[in-house]
Amino acid sequence: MPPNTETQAFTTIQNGLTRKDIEERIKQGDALFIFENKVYKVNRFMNKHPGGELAIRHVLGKDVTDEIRSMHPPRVYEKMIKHYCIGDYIRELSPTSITNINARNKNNSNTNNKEDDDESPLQVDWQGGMSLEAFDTRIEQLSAKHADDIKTNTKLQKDLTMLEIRQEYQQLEQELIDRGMFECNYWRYAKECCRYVTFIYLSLWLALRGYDTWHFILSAIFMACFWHQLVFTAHDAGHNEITGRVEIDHLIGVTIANFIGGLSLGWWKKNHNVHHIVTNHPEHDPDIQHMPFFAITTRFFNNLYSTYYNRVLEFDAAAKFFIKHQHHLYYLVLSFGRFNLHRLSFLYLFFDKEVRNRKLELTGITVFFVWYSYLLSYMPSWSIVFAYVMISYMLTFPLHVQITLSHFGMSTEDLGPDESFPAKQLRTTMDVDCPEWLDWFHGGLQYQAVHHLFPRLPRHNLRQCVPLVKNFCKKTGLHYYMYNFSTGNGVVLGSMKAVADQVGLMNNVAKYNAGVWSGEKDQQEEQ
Ligand code: HEM
Repeated sequence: MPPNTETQAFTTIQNGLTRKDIEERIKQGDALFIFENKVYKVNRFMNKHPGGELAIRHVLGKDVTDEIRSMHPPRVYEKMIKHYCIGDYIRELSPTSITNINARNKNNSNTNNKEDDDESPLQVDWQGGMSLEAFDTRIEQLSAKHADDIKTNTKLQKDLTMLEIRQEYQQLEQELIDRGMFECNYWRYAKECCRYVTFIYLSLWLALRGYDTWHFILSAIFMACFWHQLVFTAHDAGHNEITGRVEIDHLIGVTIANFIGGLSLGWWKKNHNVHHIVTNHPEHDPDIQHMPFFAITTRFFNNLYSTYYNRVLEFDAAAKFFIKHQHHLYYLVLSFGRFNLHRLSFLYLFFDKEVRNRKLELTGITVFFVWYSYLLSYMPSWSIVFAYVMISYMLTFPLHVQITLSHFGMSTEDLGPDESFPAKQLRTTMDVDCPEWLDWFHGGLQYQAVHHLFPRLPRHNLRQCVPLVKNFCKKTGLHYYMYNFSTGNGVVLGSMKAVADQVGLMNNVAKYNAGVWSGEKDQQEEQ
């Protein structure tokens, strides 16, 4: 625990700080944020913060009561944080009345949460050869429905203030605690381990004992299944959800991610923690920054500066080409996702200054390449080696689809500091529903909106929390976006197509201005 070195310069504890004071002090270089009506200063702590420096930088000057409560175990916000308090926060405007929420909710509840009723007519038919035009029309229908949902949501959100939503959110958290939802059920991990062992056993057995091509192909498929499933436990470890102790969970995570999967857990944690704080913000959230391949908003056409990568995300010729076709290339590009994760892991481990356990992580990835190469040495020919690598890597793509599905079709606006944390998470994240027997395939993490509301909630309990979150949404008037898998895909492809169409339009305008595009220009001249 770092000693309290942050309070020395503070002189106005008794008077407290207003928003204006806070802004003034931030301009002078103080790193301040507000938590439960107190102001905290973390200049010297920021670069030691277990959740990463950037996670804190993004919230400076803001009231992050909900963010802090949702991201940390109670020991952090009940004990550790006290050392950094420098005074009271003086709210200049009294909040609007918190009474009668229920009366308003009654009105709102009739217009919300219709997701169960009206999906079927819009479902995407993935079977049968669909022409590109029919495919495009279908996804346009889906995104039109989704756009209506967004309009309803924005209208209703204005009804409650941040403080009113916070109150309901804290009640929901208490209800989850009372129902034991934050308790980790280790039996679920025992079951998952059996699945992991089965997959890796079959994969190794077929690779080491196999002699026919199909043995090796099947081995690669089982390897992909193994990696695909393991990621869910690495995710829990990254969130410290398994034992609740950072060091132990970090070790579990490094073993899975680095030693078994060849990817950096540290990279993932840095990336993911920022993602949870600034979800779907085009300039800040690395999870939606995939230039030149994807742009989920036209804001990426402006050569946006990424605060995560510290560079401009150029909208160059390659980006124009890929983005124009992004809704058709979506699955193909995602099937190369695992290769990209190697690239990002190496960039992080070699060039990032903040890396903890750099040697351990590098050792882990080296061990991965040794055992994986050894396995490949059993392949009878180079063409089978190539096929093995491609199949085992590319078949993990459902995971990449699942990850992007939760956010790519959702709002990317920045509604400012007055938007409450739960409102932002529900606006930027969608849940993807599936039958309960399929939970194992999606790891339970298909309920991303619930996960974003409570990142420390064990993923095995997310499904059980859905009704409670729906109830919370009814009370607050917030919209809960939940689609089934095919509709969710349609919504994402529809919004990607909308952005892709804008590239097409831009190209036509450019050609028209340059006089190259003769078709319509000629027609206009004739008229
Ligand atoms: C003095 C203030 C703070 C202290 C002492 C603190 C401390 C910690 C600690 C000990 C952890 C590891 C959590 C664990 O044990 O499970 C953590 C994680 C984290 N912190 Fe903070 N933190 C502070 C402020 C903040 C702020 C202002 C933010 C941004 C809103 C933030 C965002 C995060 C995130 C995103 C994680 C990772 C959570 C996860 O793994 O799910 N922290 N912090």
